[in-house]
Amino acid sequence: MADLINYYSFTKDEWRNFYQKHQSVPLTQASLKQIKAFNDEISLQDVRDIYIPLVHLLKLRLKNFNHWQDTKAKFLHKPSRRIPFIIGISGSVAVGKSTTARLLKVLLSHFIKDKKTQLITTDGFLYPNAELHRRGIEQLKGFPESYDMKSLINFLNAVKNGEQEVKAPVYSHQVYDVIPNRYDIVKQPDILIIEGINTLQLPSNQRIYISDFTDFSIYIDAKAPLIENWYLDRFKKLMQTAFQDPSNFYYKYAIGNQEKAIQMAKDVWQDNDLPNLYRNILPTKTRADMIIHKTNGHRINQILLRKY
Ligand SMILES: Nc1ncnc2c1ncn2[C@@H]1O[C@H](COP(=O)(O)OP(=O)(O)OP(=O)(O)O)[C@@H](O)[C@H]1O
Ligand SMILES: CC(C)(CO)[C@@H](O)C(=O)NCCC(=O)O
Repeated sequence: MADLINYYSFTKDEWRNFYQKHQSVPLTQASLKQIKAFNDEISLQDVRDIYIPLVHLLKLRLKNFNHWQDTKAKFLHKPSRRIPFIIGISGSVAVGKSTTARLLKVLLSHFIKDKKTQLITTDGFLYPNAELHRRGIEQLKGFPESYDMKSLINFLNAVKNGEQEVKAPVYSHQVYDVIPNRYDIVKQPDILIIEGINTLQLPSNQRIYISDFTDFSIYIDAKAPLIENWYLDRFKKLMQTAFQDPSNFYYKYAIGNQEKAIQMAKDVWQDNDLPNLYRNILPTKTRADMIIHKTNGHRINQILLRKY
């Protein structure tokens, strides 16, 4: 594809051979357990073939990054300081960004033991539902205008500046809103993973981009009909877990007519998340350092890595 001319493309077999198994410390039972705890459907074959080589590539990139920060500090006669390395993960709603981000966090902690990794999602920087309503854009949740980009940029700037504690607001899928007065606290990590549909987007009203703060970016890609299936599967799972909790956003669907509920989810996908993918997310794919392409069952079948 012409728009991918600046990428190397690898099949899974090619990619896994870049980092031979015998070079790698095997995953411990504890790490495997951690992975299975948040998603027992993750393919461990993909973990071995794709993610472990990726983590080793990231380790090299991190070493290089830290070396360059030291060199720059010396040149500028400034004291050297630890600057967090930020990994951005982007892609459609329900493509698996948060699952990949959590997996990477476990693997980075396993393979780079002396470095602290934290993870946050840009969902927390959505305007609360009441504010979306006030702006008349509640139907556009997830679109660029639904995020408080200024706060997100300030957050990233504070993290990069090495502030001791930086607060990130928290969004809950179960409540379907930002939770007032709840924060994730980012405390001077060596590595911060930030996942969200907008990590590669150009904000319309800001001159600084999120990507100005990320040191490695990953776009997770798949064909839209597959992502729709994953979206609907997740909707069904969210309904199942909502059954006994009237405060859960999905409770009303869980206790009501199931076919109607699923039709409603299909409509949200068609009217909101799919147009958002085509209009605002997919066009950012070719800004990523790496594109991970998934097929049936979330299995990875292609890796693209930026050449220059
Ligand atoms: N590697 C994987 N193997 C198996 N299932 C997966 C994998 N990645 C994601 N899933 C499933 O796909 C669905 C969507 O994944 P996830 O919630 O991580 O997506 P997301 O991109 O973070 O979505 P959103 O943007 O809405 O937060 C979930 O049901 C998740 O369990
Ligand atoms: C929170 C976002 C925007 C992104 O993760 C998404 O999961 C979402 O809720 N989209 C709004 C439409 C929907 O309910 O799918």
